[in-house]
Amino acid sequence: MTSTLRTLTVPLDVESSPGGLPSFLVRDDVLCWSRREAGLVGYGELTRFNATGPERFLEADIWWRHLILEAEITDHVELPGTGPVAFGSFAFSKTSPHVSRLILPELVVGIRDGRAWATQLTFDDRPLTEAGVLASVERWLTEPEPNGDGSAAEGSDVGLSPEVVSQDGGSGHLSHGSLSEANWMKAVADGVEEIRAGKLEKLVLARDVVATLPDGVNAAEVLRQLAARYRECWTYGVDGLVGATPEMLIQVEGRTAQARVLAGTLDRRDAEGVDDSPMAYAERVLAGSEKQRHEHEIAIDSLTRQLAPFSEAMNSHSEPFILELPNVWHLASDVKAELADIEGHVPTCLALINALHPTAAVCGTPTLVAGALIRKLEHLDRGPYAGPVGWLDAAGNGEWGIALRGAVIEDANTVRLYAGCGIVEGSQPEAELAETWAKFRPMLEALGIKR
Ligand SMILES: C=C(O[C@H]1C=CC=C(C(=O)O)[C@@H]1O)C(=O)O
Repeated sequence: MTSTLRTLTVPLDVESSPGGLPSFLVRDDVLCWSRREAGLVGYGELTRFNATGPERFLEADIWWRHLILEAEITDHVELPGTGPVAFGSFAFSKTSPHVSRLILPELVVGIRDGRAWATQLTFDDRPLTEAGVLASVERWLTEPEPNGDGSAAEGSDVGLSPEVVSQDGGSGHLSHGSLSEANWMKAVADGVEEIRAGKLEKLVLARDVVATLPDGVNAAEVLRQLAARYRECWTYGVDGLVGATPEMLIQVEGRTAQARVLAGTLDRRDAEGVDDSPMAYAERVLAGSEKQRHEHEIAIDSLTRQLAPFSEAMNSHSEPFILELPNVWHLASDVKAELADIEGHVPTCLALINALHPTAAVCGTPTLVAGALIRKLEHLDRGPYAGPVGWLDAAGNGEWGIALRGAVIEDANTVRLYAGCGIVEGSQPEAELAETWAKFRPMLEALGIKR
């Protein structure tokens, strides 16, 4: 055993996995980052880094850079996500006791642009061979989990239809989390008062609900369902945190950084029974709403302002577009930046996250005032909800979403779901409460809970 990380990346036959990446989501303990048929799945845990507090991103950055500095990397594929990869999830709040983490798996399987690969990672001295990597893939896909029956792969259908999802309901039930619905609406009303008093422009208030599943939680199935239904989103799974986020905090590939900023939401169920076509309804009610556009402008301004010092050039849509998801429509803007050299280096993903988090889409504006008010009004430790979740590699590439539309699996039968809403001067507490239910829907459906 040495302390030097050694990795070997070899190509995999894509033809042998026609279901794309979701067909590798066969264990409840997988690490996952997936969109459409592409992404990364991690198996096992070689080591991890834990941190809390305001320096959690920069401490993780130092740990990762130190780990890969001496690493012996053999990479026969050379794409973003090949070589050593760590998956991570960070607490939303710098004051949260929730532990932020980077996890280095023992094996990573990746698919991108029609190419597939596997990377084996080790600290021991035994030679890494292509045959060994392929045998390791086989082992992780077929060996039962310590506490599971390992049967998830068998008969799994990553293309599950929505009907199958909802038919599964019945045994689970929901209870409120830190605040009752009435108390949460009171918190929203108090937030609106503070905005009207001129103390801040925008505030994002979240709440939690607790799902109890007597038959147990099947995390791999939840990930497969989310990946199959929320194809525009990034499905994530890191150490019990699962979800499918539509919001990209920062994606780095070489010198190019991209973000997808969302703010402004419309429940697609609201369009049922109206005369307009659904998209015409979304254009009129969402894109045509001054309140929603204002909320969106605040979010895009805060992101571009924070990213500017790291960029040589930046562009974003002049007008937001409507992002259509199975549950809601959002006002969305994509931002692209060419990263500048800072002290001779392209900034790392974690350095960018340190500057960007928390954005106005999950905290508010001004950030410090909104953060203090969130602590006062929510009565909730957000834990990893609304914090960065994603992966990074040794070359500086990475994808970090904002952990929205997700949940924390607290034990075999208990899952805590989180959802929040941007509050501005014109916000109505009842409408915001309804919006949280629309945002809980992806997870409720994936868990088979009807409401
Ligand atoms: C805070 C959440 O959503 C954010 C992202 C998109 C739209 C939002 C909104 O319209 O309020 C929120 O800012 C959440 O899903 O929990």
